[in-house]
Amino acid sequence: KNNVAVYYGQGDNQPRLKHFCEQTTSDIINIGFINQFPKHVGDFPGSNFANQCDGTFFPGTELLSGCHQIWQDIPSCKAAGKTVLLSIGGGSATTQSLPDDATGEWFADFLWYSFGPYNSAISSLGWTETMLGQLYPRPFLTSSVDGFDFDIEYNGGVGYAAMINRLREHYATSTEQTYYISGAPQCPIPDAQLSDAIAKSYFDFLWVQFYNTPGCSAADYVNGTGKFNFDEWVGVIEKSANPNTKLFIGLPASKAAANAGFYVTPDEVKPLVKTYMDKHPKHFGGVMLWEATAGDNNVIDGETYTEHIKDILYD
Ligand SMILES: CNC(=N)NC(=O)NC
Repeated sequence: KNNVAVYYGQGDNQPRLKHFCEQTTSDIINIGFINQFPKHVGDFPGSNFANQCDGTFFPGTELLSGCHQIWQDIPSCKAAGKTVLLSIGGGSATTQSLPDDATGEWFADFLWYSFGPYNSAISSLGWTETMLGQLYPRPFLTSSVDGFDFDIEYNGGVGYAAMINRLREHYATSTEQTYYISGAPQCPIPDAQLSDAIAKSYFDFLWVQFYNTPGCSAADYVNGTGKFNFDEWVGVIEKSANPNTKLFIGLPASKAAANAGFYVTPDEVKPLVKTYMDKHPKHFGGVMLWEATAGDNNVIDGETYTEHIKDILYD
């Protein structure tokens, strides 16, 4: 089954998440971002979901506490059969980095207890600063995500393999459901931020950003320039900790959603997607779009860009 993965959370004047839960076009929704990382064990991360929260933070932190529409809508997305992942990093988090593996493992614990399955013994729905060091907050209250996405775009790869391995330890304790790990490397190989984690920890999905970097992009394939390197990414996966990782073609969902020159139209991208879908049936996972609202607003011949991509995957 080929999937459409979309990022949600950073769209201009974006609608609430439910709008996308009600559409059949996307299968995986990455909610972005946890855009500030812990500086040491015990330090809280920070978040940003653009217009979706009410501007309140957990006291003494940069972690948003009033994302009412997100926690109300996640259950409807999951009920509609979508996989909902929480994305860490993002394009604007230029200061993001982890100092060491211990901080990565702390970050994994924090994400699991705060955004994973709700456990009232270890996290509090009404978290206050007096609970620091005792209980974890619940930014999406009792709603839980299906895993975590690593959109690590800056400052190298320290701590991410340890973080992902720690998340896998938490995932193994669940009898309720499967949890996932995904990543969004840039197209040059090796990816400066994620190559170490891809080699040493188990990813389920990798959506390569075949945009914003000249030489290996989808636009290069369309223009006959550079070297679109999906084949080489299959090679990276076959040598990785999970040779069965599903590989997605990441694309901008509108002209404005990427740096100039990297947007390709549905007609332009159709031959590319068909070629690689057929060439790598074992590894091809589908298409990732940056991002949901841009795709929704990019209507071509009466269909959104996201719908066009879904049609290409299924026709
Ligand atoms: C500028 N950074 C981005 N556009 N980032 C992404 O597209 N991440 C999936």
